Amino acid sequence: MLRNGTASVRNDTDTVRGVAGYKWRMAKLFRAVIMGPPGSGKGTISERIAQRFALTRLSSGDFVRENIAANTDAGVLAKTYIERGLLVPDHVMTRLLLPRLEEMTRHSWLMDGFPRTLAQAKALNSTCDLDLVISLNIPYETLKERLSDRWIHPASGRVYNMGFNPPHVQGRDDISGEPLIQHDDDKPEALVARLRHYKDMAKPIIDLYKSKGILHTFSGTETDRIWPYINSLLSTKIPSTSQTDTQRIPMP
Ligand SMILES: Nc1ccn([C@@H]2O[C@H](COP(=O)(O)OP(=O)(O)OP(=O)(O)O)[C@@H](O)[C@H]2O)c(=O)n1
Ligand SMILES: Nc1nc2c(ncn2[C@@H]2O[C@H](COP(=O)(O)OP(=O)(O)O)[C@@H](O)[C@H]2O)c(=O)[nH]1
Repeated sequence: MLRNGTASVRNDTDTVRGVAGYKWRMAKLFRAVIMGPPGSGKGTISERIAQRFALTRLSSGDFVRENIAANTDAGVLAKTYIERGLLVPDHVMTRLLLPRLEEMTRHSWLMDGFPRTLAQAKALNSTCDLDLVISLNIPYETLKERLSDRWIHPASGRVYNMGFNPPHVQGRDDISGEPLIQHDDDKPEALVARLRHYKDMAKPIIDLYKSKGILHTFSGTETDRIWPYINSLLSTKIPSTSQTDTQRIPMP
């Protein structure tokens, strides 16, 4: 159930009465989170899930970048942390993200990059009931190789890998043609600290979702080998009617 004070859409099949006295049946909505260390394939897999199951993909990183670009109060504040290579504090992240989720009462979604701390997980929990959490468990050597080859189009967040999914033109974004960049913190020397930090922060979140019975962990070195398992799990969890967000079915 997404609770936003004024509207409350249950997280299962629900009925509401329209102006003409018709009832509309709201198809079951689906809300999921994908977690994993940097380079584990969260972005790549969420993109596939979003396309295959017609879910809205929400990326907290993209959302932070949009707010920075639009100069919103929270964006300006977030920028001061990101520029120093720090995580944005919980109260700023929740101020950015939760109102966005509250706009999504009628959509099925998959969130990438949030929650990153237990406090964020608790804030999310008080806003909506998640159906499923995907946790990616990828060996360190694999992460190191992938990140040293990761190139990003900063304006859109589109991600490339020179071996796995190279751009059509080397060094250029496929859509805009603009130059691609590499993040300093994708370099191997920054990775060890980032991974340690991820493990420390993720453990209590993973324990929380495990205790709720919604955690599904996938291990491996190749996205293409993990993907069929995720695909078949989601096919059993997402009813076909919710694959296109809320359905409105007139019921006399
Ligand atoms: N819950 C979140 C999500 C994002 N950020 C901030 O926004 C930045 C961009 O987020 P993201 O696009 O998720 O990038 P990465 O940190 O590079 O994540 P990953 O390598 O796992 O894709 C992060 O570095 C961090 O400073 C944050 O503080 N808290
Ligand atoms: N070689 C290889 N690269 C991959 C694979 N899966 C994803 N990548 C690349 O690895 C990098 C990290 O993936 P990304 O989806 O950005 O991970 P995230 O940091 O968890 O969001 C990107 O450059 C991807 O293109 C894979 O199976 N093999």
